[in-house]
Amino acid sequence: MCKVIAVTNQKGGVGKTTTTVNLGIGLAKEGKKVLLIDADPQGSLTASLGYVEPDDLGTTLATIMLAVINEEEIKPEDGILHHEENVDLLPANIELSALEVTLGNVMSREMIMKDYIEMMRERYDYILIDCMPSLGMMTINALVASDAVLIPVQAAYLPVKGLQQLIKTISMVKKRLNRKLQIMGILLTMVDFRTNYAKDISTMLHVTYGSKITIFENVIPLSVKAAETSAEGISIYAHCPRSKVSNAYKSLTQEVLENEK
Ligand SMILES: Nc1ncnc2c1ncn2[C@@H]1O[C@H](COP(=O)(O)OP(=O)(O)OP(=O)(O)O)[C@@H](O)[C@H]1O
Repeated sequence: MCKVIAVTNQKGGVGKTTTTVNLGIGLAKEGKKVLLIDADPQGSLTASLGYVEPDDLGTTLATIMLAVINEEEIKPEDGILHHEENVDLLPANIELSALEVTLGNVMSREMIMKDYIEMMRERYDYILIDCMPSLGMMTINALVASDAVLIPVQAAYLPVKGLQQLIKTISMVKKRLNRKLQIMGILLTMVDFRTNYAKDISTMLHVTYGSKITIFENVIPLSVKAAETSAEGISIYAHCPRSKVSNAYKSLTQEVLENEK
Protein backbone atom coordinates (compact mmCIF):
# COMPACT_ATOMS: atom_id res chain seq x y z
CA MET A 1 0.00 0.00 0.00
CA CYS A 2 1.28 3.44 -0.87
CA LYS A 3 2.23 5.88 1.88
CA VAL A 4 2.11 9.58 1.11
CA ILE A 5 4.38 11.74 3.27
CA ALA A 6 4.39 15.55 3.34
CA VAL A 7 7.83 16.86 4.28
CA THR A 8 6.88 20.19 5.73
CA ASN A 9 7.86 23.14 7.89
CA GLN A 10 6.80 26.73 7.29
CA LYS A 11 10.31 27.83 8.23
CA GLY A 12 12.69 28.07 5.29
CA GLY A 13 16.08 26.38 5.01
CA VAL A 14 15.53 23.69 7.65
CA GLY A 15 16.39 20.72 5.42
CA LYS A 16 13.04 19.80 3.82
CA THR A 17 14.44 19.36 0.33
CA THR A 18 17.63 17.62 1.46
CA THR A 19 15.52 15.20 3.51
CA THR A 20 13.05 14.57 0.67
CA VAL A 21 15.91 13.71 -1.71
CA ASN A 22 17.87 11.50 0.66
CA LEU A 23 14.97 9.74 2.38
CA GLY A 24 13.32 9.22 -1.02
CA ILE A 25 16.44 7.79 -2.64
CA GLY A 26 17.15 5.86 0.59
CA LEU A 27 13.75 4.17 0.25
CA ALA A 28 14.38 3.47 -3.45
CA LYS A 29 17.67 1.78 -2.51
CA GLU A 30 15.62 -0.50 -0.26
CA GLY A 31 13.62 -1.58 -3.30
CA LYS A 32 10.66 0.75 -2.85
CA LYS A 33 8.98 2.53 -5.75
CA VAL A 34 9.21 6.21 -4.95
CA LEU A 35 7.72 9.39 -6.40
CA LEU A 36 9.01 12.74 -5.20
CA ILE A 37 6.74 15.74 -5.74
CA ASP A 38 8.13 19.26 -5.71
CA ALA A 39 5.44 21.47 -4.18
CA ASP A 40 7.61 24.58 -3.87
CA PRO A 41 7.67 27.26 -6.61
CA GLN A 42 11.38 27.78 -5.85
CA GLY A 43 11.88 24.37 -7.52
CA SER A 44 14.65 23.41 -5.08
CA LEU A 45 13.83 19.70 -5.20
CA THR A 46 13.72 19.84 -8.99
CA ALA A 47 17.11 21.59 -9.12
CA SER A 48 18.57 19.27 -6.44
CA LEU A 49 17.82 16.32 -8.71
CA GLY A 50 19.73 17.89 -11.59
CA TYR A 51 17.04 19.88 -13.42
CA VAL A 52 18.81 23.16 -12.93
CA GLU A 53 16.45 25.29 -15.03
CA PRO A 54 13.02 24.34 -13.59
CA ASP A 55 11.39 27.29 -15.40
CA ASP A 56 12.17 25.63 -18.75
CA LEU A 57 10.21 22.49 -17.93
CA GLY A 58 6.94 21.93 -19.80
CA THR A 59 4.79 19.88 -17.45
CA THR A 60 5.05 20.48 -13.71
CA LEU A 61 2.88 20.18 -10.61
CA ALA A 62 1.27 23.51 -11.60
CA THR A 63 0.23 22.15 -15.02
CA ILE A 64 -1.16 19.01 -13.42
CA MET A 65 -3.13 20.87 -10.74
CA LEU A 66 -4.53 23.24 -13.33
CA ALA A 67 -5.67 20.24 -15.37
CA VAL A 68 -7.41 18.86 -12.26
CA ILE A 69 -9.15 22.20 -11.72
CA ASN A 70 -10.25 22.32 -15.37
CA GLU A 71 -11.28 18.66 -15.29
CA GLU A 72 -8.94 17.83 -18.15
CA GLU A 73 -7.61 14.31 -18.68
CA ILE A 74 -4.31 13.54 -16.90
CA LYS A 75 -2.26 10.42 -17.51
CA PRO A 76 -0.14 9.05 -14.64
CA GLU A 77 3.04 9.44 -16.70
CA ASP A 78 2.39 13.12 -17.49
CA GLY A 79 5.26 15.32 -16.33
CA ILE A 80 7.12 12.50 -14.56
CA LEU A 81 10.92 12.66 -14.80
CA HIS A 82 13.08 9.63 -14.01
CA HIS A 83 16.20 10.20 -11.92
CA GLU A 84 19.26 7.97 -12.33
CA GLU A 85 18.99 6.87 -8.68
CA ASN A 86 15.65 5.17 -9.30
CA VAL A 87 13.19 7.74 -8.08
CA ASP A 88 10.55 9.54 -10.12
CA LEU A 89 10.03 13.28 -9.84
CA LEU A 90 7.10 15.54 -10.56
CA PRO A 91 8.92 18.88 -10.82
CA ALA A 92 7.84 22.41 -9.92
CA ASN A 93 8.74 25.89 -11.01
CA ILE A 94 7.62 29.46 -10.52
CA GLU A 95 4.26 28.75 -12.21
CA LEU A 96 3.20 27.12 -8.95
CA SER A 97 3.00 30.60 -7.35
CA ALA A 98 0.38 31.71 -9.88
CA LEU A 99 -1.46 28.44 -9.41
CA GLU A 100 -1.62 29.03 -5.66
CA VAL A 101 -3.31 32.37 -6.32
CA THR A 102 -5.76 30.70 -8.75
CA LEU A 103 -6.66 28.18 -6.05
CA GLY A 104 -8.25 31.00 -4.06
CA ASN A 105 -11.25 31.02 -6.43
CA VAL A 106 -11.64 27.30 -6.96
CA MET A 107 -14.30 25.07 -5.42
CA SER A 108 -12.84 22.44 -3.03
CA ARG A 109 -9.51 24.20 -3.35
CA GLU A 110 -7.87 22.14 -0.58
CA MET A 111 -8.52 18.88 -2.47
CA ILE A 112 -6.85 19.54 -5.84
CA MET A 113 -3.50 17.85 -5.15
CA LYS A 114 -5.29 14.95 -3.46
CA ASP A 115 -7.24 14.24 -6.66
CA TYR A 116 -3.95 13.80 -8.53
CA ILE A 117 -2.16 11.84 -5.80
CA GLU A 118 -5.02 9.37 -5.42
CA MET A 119 -4.50 8.45 -9.07
CA MET A 120 -0.73 7.94 -8.50
CA ARG A 121 -1.00 5.77 -5.38
CA GLU A 122 -1.26 2.46 -7.19
CA ARG A 123 2.09 3.00 -8.97
CA TYR A 124 4.27 3.73 -5.91
CA ASP A 125 5.13 2.48 -2.43
CA TYR A 126 6.02 5.98 -1.22
CA ILE A 127 5.13 9.45 -2.43
CA LEU A 128 7.08 12.24 -0.72
CA ILE A 129 5.94 15.85 -1.10
CA ASP A 130 8.54 18.57 -0.59
CA CYS A 131 6.43 21.48 0.70
CA MET A 132 7.11 25.18 0.38
CA PRO A 133 8.09 27.22 3.44
CA SER A 134 4.64 28.58 4.22
CA LEU A 135 1.33 27.37 5.57
CA GLY A 136 -0.58 28.60 2.53
CA MET A 137 -2.97 26.77 0.23
CA MET A 138 -0.27 24.68 -1.45
CA THR A 139 0.89 23.24 1.89
CA ILE A 140 -2.72 22.67 2.97
CA ASN A 141 -3.25 20.76 -0.31
CA ALA A 142 -0.19 18.61 0.48
CA LEU A 143 -1.46 17.91 4.03
CA VAL A 144 -4.90 16.95 2.73
CA ALA A 145 -3.34 14.59 0.17
CA SER A 146 -1.01 12.88 2.68
CA ASP A 147 -1.15 10.04 5.18
CA ALA A 148 1.69 11.37 7.30
CA VAL A 149 3.81 14.43 7.95
CA LEU A 150 7.56 14.43 8.47
CA ILE A 151 8.78 17.65 10.07
CA PRO A 152 12.45 18.48 9.60
CA VAL A 153 13.59 21.11 12.08
CA GLN A 154 16.95 22.78 12.22
CA ALA A 155 18.66 22.31 15.58
CA ALA A 156 18.32 25.94 16.70
CA TYR A 157 16.09 27.86 19.11
CA LEU A 158 13.77 29.75 16.73
CA PRO A 159 13.04 26.85 14.36
CA VAL A 160 12.11 24.62 17.31
CA LYS A 161 9.95 27.36 18.80
CA GLY A 162 8.23 27.89 15.42
CA LEU A 163 6.91 24.32 15.45
CA GLN A 164 3.86 25.35 17.52
CA GLN A 165 2.15 27.08 14.60
CA LEU A 166 2.83 24.15 12.27
CA ILE A 167 1.48 21.59 14.72
CA LYS A 168 -1.64 23.70 15.20
CA THR A 169 -2.20 23.81 11.41
CA ILE A 170 -1.68 20.06 11.11
CA SER A 171 -4.26 19.38 13.84
CA MET A 172 -6.70 21.74 12.15
CA VAL A 173 -6.28 19.93 8.82
CA LYS A 174 -6.65 16.59 10.59
CA LYS A 175 -9.85 17.70 12.32
CA ARG A 176 -11.54 19.35 9.34
CA LEU A 177 -10.12 17.92 6.13
CA ASN A 178 -8.11 14.71 6.57
CA ARG A 179 -8.88 12.56 9.62
CA LYS A 180 -6.26 9.94 8.82
CA LEU A 181 -3.35 12.42 8.82
CA GLN A 182 -0.61 11.47 11.31
CA ILE A 183 2.56 13.21 12.38
CA MET A 184 5.19 10.63 11.51
CA GLY A 185 7.88 12.44 13.44
CA ILE A 186 10.08 15.45 13.97
CA LEU A 187 13.56 15.15 12.49
CA LEU A 188 16.38 17.25 13.90
CA THR A 189 18.62 18.46 11.09
CA MET A 190 21.91 20.33 10.82
CA VAL A 191 22.95 19.17 14.28
CA ASP A 192 26.39 20.42 15.26
CA PHE A 193 27.59 17.66 17.57
CA ARG A 194 30.54 19.75 18.77
CA THR A 195 28.34 22.15 20.72
CA ASN A 196 26.33 21.97 23.93
CA TYR A 197 23.80 24.20 22.19
CA ALA A 198 22.73 21.30 19.94
CA LYS A 199 22.23 19.13 23.04
CA ASP A 200 20.19 21.89 24.73
CA ILE A 201 17.97 22.21 21.64
CA SER A 202 17.46 18.45 21.49
CA THR A 203 16.48 18.44 25.18
CA MET A 204 14.08 21.35 24.61
CA LEU A 205 12.47 19.50 21.70
CA HIS A 206 12.03 16.30 23.74
CA VAL A 207 10.67 18.15 26.78
CA THR A 208 8.23 20.26 24.74
CA TYR A 209 6.95 17.68 22.25
CA GLY A 210 8.35 14.26 23.17
CA SER A 211 5.28 13.09 25.12
CA LYS A 212 2.89 13.84 22.23
CA ILE A 213 4.85 13.50 19.02
CA THR A 214 7.45 11.01 17.81
CA ILE A 215 10.91 12.50 17.57
CA PHE A 216 13.12 10.44 15.27
CA GLU A 217 16.00 8.76 17.09
CA ASN A 218 18.26 9.52 14.17
CA VAL A 219 19.35 13.11 13.67
CA ILE A 220 21.08 14.65 10.66
CA PRO A 221 24.48 16.17 11.35
CA LEU A 222 25.55 19.58 10.10
CA SER A 223 27.86 18.88 7.19
CA VAL A 224 29.07 20.70 4.13
CA LYS A 225 28.75 17.35 2.30
CA ALA A 226 24.95 17.64 2.60
CA ALA A 227 25.04 21.15 1.19
CA GLU A 228 27.22 20.06 -1.75
CA THR A 229 24.77 17.43 -3.00
CA SER A 230 22.17 20.03 -4.06
CA ALA A 231 24.60 21.37 -6.66
CA GLU A 232 25.54 17.88 -7.88
CA GLY A 233 22.00 16.74 -8.69
CA ILE A 234 22.53 13.46 -6.83
CA SER A 235 21.93 12.03 -3.37
CA ILE A 236 24.37 12.01 -0.49
CA TYR A 237 24.77 8.24 -1.05
CA ALA A 238 26.15 8.87 -4.55
CA HIS A 239 28.07 12.02 -3.62
CA CYS A 240 29.78 10.90 -0.44
CA PRO A 241 28.68 7.39 0.56
CA ARG A 242 30.89 7.06 3.62
CA SER A 243 30.08 10.42 5.20
CA LYS A 244 28.30 10.80 8.54
CA VAL A 245 25.38 12.51 6.86
CA SER A 246 25.02 9.62 4.39
CA ASN A 247 24.93 7.16 7.31
CA ALA A 248 22.42 9.37 9.12
CA TYR A 249 20.01 9.39 6.16
CA LYS A 250 20.50 5.63 5.71
CA SER A 251 19.59 5.07 9.38
CA LEU A 252 16.63 7.44 9.09
CA THR A 253 15.39 5.38 6.11
CA GLN A 254 15.61 2.23 8.27
CA GLU A 255 13.79 3.98 11.11
CA VAL A 256 10.98 5.01 8.75
CA LEU A 257 10.70 1.43 7.44
CA GLU A 258 10.78 -0.02 10.98
CA ASN A 259 8.03 2.35 12.11
CA GLU A 260 5.80 0.94 9.37
CA LYS A 261 5.92 -2.58 10.81
N1 LIG B 1 22.76 18.53 7.22
C1 LIG B 1 23.10 19.65 6.60
N2 LIG B 1 24.29 20.27 6.87
C2 LIG B 1 24.63 21.42 6.25
N3 LIG B 1 23.90 22.04 5.31
C3 LIG B 1 22.71 21.48 4.99
C4 LIG B 1 22.25 20.28 5.61
N4 LIG B 1 21.04 19.97 5.09
C5 LIG B 1 20.76 20.93 4.20
N5 LIG B 1 21.76 21.84 4.12
C6 LIG B 1 21.82 23.06 3.28
O1 LIG B 1 21.00 24.05 3.90
C7 LIG B 1 20.25 24.76 2.92
C8 LIG B 1 18.76 24.55 3.18
O2 LIG B 1 18.45 23.16 3.03
P1 LIG B 1 17.16 22.69 2.25
O3 LIG B 1 17.08 23.34 0.91
O4 LIG B 1 17.14 21.20 2.31
O5 LIG B 1 16.07 23.29 3.20
P2 LIG B 1 14.53 23.60 2.90
O6 LIG B 1 13.85 23.55 4.22
O7 LIG B 1 14.03 22.70 1.85
O8 LIG B 1 14.60 25.07 2.32
P3 LIG B 1 13.38 25.92 1.67
O9 LIG B 1 12.49 26.24 2.79
O10 LIG B 1 14.05 27.11 1.07
O11 LIG B 1 12.72 25.03 0.66
C9 LIG B 1 20.69 24.22 1.57
O12 LIG B 1 21.72 25.03 1.07
C10 LIG B 1 21.21 22.83 1.89
O13 LIG B 1 22.17 22.39 0.96
